[in-house]
Amino acid sequence: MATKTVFVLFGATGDLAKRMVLPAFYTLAIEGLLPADWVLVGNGRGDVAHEDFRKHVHDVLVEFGPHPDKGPWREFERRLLFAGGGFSTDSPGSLLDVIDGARRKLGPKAELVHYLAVPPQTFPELTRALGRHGLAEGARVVYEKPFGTSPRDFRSLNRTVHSVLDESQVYRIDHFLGKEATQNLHVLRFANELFAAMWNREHIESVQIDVPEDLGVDDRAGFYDATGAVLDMLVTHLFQVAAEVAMEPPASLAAGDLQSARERVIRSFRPLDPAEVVLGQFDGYRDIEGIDRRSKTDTFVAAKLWIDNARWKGVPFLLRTGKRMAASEQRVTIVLRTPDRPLPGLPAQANALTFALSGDGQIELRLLAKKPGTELRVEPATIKLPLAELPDAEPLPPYVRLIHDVLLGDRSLFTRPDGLSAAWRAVQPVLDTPPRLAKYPQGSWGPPAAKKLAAPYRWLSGQ
Ligand SMILES: NC(=O)C1=CN([C@@H]2O[C@H](COP(=O)(O)OP(=O)(O)OC[C@H]3O[C@@H](n4cnc5c(N)ncnc54)[C@H](OP(=O)(O)O)[C@@H]3O)[C@@H](O)[C@H]2O)C=CC1
Ligand SMILES: O=C1O[C@H](COP(=O)(O)O)[C@@H](O)[C@H](O)[C@H]1O
Repeated sequence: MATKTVFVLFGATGDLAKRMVLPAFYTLAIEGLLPADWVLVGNGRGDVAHEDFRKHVHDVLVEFGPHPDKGPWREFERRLLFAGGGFSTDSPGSLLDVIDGARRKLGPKAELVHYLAVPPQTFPELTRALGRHGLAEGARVVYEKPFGTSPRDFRSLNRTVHSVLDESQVYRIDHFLGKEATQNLHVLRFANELFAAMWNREHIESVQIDVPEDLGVDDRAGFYDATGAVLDMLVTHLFQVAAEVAMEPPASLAAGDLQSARERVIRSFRPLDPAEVVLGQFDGYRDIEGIDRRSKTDTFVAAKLWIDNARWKGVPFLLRTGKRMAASEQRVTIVLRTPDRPLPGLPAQANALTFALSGDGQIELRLLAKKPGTELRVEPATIKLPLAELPDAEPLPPYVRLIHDVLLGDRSLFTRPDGLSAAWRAVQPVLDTPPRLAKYPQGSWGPPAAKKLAAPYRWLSGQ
């Protein structure tokens, strides 16, 4: 890790910055995981005084934690600056001046890390502006997801990025890859022969990646209405998690090997059939302030994904996510086949390995076993392994882990253009010919068609 770093946070007063990035930065400070000397420069189109930005960060930490009093707030706040007036090829606003000031303090060799916590439509212009104003050389640049807003836009953005930056400078973040339980998809599997040996179509009947959310979109209506569930969650988080499940064994778990294995399997994702996709919009969505009254944006998507390779032939990957649903969960379930002999009549979908991704993460193994007693009765029972309870566990929230990886220069949990290109190819049919948008009541499990989509299986959460 460089000892001196100027961290530039574009979109510093936005939703992601307040919920995730600024709290992650403060957690890194508390844990002693930041470079020895650093400055964080917030950027935005408005003019915000340094003092007001510090107050904003303080308020954010009070609301989202860690509370300022839990760490070195006084020392932390004096390293926070704000550069207003936006940043574009035509005008750098006050960013160059503020960075010059930071470099005078830290020394000219301080490393630059840019974090683009802004809507994806703004990535190309900000990238060109980094090049134009001399802020790209030697810098690391973190792009939020989605990287692009359509397959064509992805290709264009990728060209722009590579005209300014070398691929080794680029960190495309997908925070689901930074979750502790997601990392166990490759670690548990490859560390235990029990799972390594059964990780194929012979033993696995189906896979579910289910991320219902009870929250809505009120705080980020503009962003969400221009994005929708397919781009916000499906082609991004759910596909990356599917790739984590489906990857072939990497040569090692070193950064390049792991990244390659995950990205490579996405090429085997069969383009989605719109007849196997359900799109929904919750009742009342169009009444939200900032949402188009005639919006056709999807707030729910369920899809059946097929992976065309020898390991997964015929195994459906059922993916589902939506806003304002009945519950908030993030569950990846590997459903095992039910032996057809010698015990007849066993319940379906009863043997399953689940990775619960939210919070610190949990692994669950649901097994059929003999119920103690005189009769031969088989019952499902669940063994739960909360990851935080492993000896000496120090679970890191995903943004903390991933920002730390950026500072270290470790790209293993970041996405690559070859994988993203394949992901966009797989989702293209749905963007070209979207299925009819079905309404669903708030607090439900989405449109009824999603239930039919799962048949002959059933969604393991909710219904
Ligand atoms: N919010 C979340 O929970 C998550 C968000 N993300 C990703 O993070 C990124 C940002 O999302 P989020 O923070 O929610 O979005 P916001 O709508 O809050 O936008 C963030 C900031 O971007 C700036 N901005 C907005 N529109 C423009 C524009 N047209 N030109 C230049 N700047 C603009 C604004 O700053 P200013 O007005 O100061 O210029 C705004 O505060 C997205 O790519 C999203 O996918 C990823 C994971 C979770
Ligand atoms: O990227 C996003 O992720 C969140 C869910 O993330 P988590 O922190 O709860 O794991 C989702 O709500 C949001 O719409 C999306 O942009």
